Amino acid sequence: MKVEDRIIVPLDVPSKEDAIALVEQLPEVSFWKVGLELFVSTGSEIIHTLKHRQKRIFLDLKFHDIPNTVAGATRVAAAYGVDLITIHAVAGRNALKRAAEAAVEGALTAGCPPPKLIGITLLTSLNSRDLAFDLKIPIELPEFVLQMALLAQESGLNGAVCSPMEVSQLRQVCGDDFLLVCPGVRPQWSEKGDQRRAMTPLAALQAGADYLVIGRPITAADDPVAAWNRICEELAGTGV
Ligand SMILES: O=C(O)c1cc(=O)[nH]c(=O)n1[C@@H]1O[C@H](COP(=O)(O)O)[C@@H](O)[C@H]1O
Repeated sequence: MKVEDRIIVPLDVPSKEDAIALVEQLPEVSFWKVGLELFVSTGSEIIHTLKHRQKRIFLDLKFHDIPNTVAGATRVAAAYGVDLITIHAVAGRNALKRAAEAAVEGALTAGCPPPKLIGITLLTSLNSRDLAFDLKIPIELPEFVLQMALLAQESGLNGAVCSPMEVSQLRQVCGDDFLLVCPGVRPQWSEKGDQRRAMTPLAALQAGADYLVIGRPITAADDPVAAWNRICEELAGTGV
């Protein structure tokens, strides 16, 4: 796969019109993420629009609820024929298992390939201080992320979302077939914003990420096309 096809750009915009404008501005982006803001605004309409344009879709609704509710939502989401769906690993083993089964059922009923279900380990906007002092979780951050990834893997999920800082450890422990998706990716020339565990695109891919999620460095740039090209050029010829 070309390195550009491993970059997922989030459509973190409030309307379908804004989303389509971005998709048309960046025709070389093949993989788009639909998250909470856009989905709350447009519902499934945006999914159909992106599919019609032959784009791959990461439906990032970060399910976190009791097993029955999570399974129901995952079944419906899988029937859209999207490529990736997120669920919080802290929803627990039963919720993850039920979601994994529901993803297959939903896709089967709709006659589309099942999505890859990936578990959120620890949001990349949190750091070890947040984990210890606010969430009161008494283990080291890399260990917590690893445990959440293992819980996702044991429960039948296809992969995990982690920051680039944990990706090499997860790759080593979870193996090559476990999909690792990294947000919290920042080129050296961009603002970190609310991301707390960020690394550059090249460092994240070298550490073993399958996919990178890169939003504001591209979408909030004065010239999004130039920012996208700059990221691709920085990766070209590096062997990742
Ligand atoms: O699931 C995600 O995609 C996600 C998980 C996470 O831990 N951190 C995180 O930033 N994200 C998403 O990745 C995107 C990052 O966007 P930027 O910070 O603008 O690059 C946003 O759409 C977030 O919702």
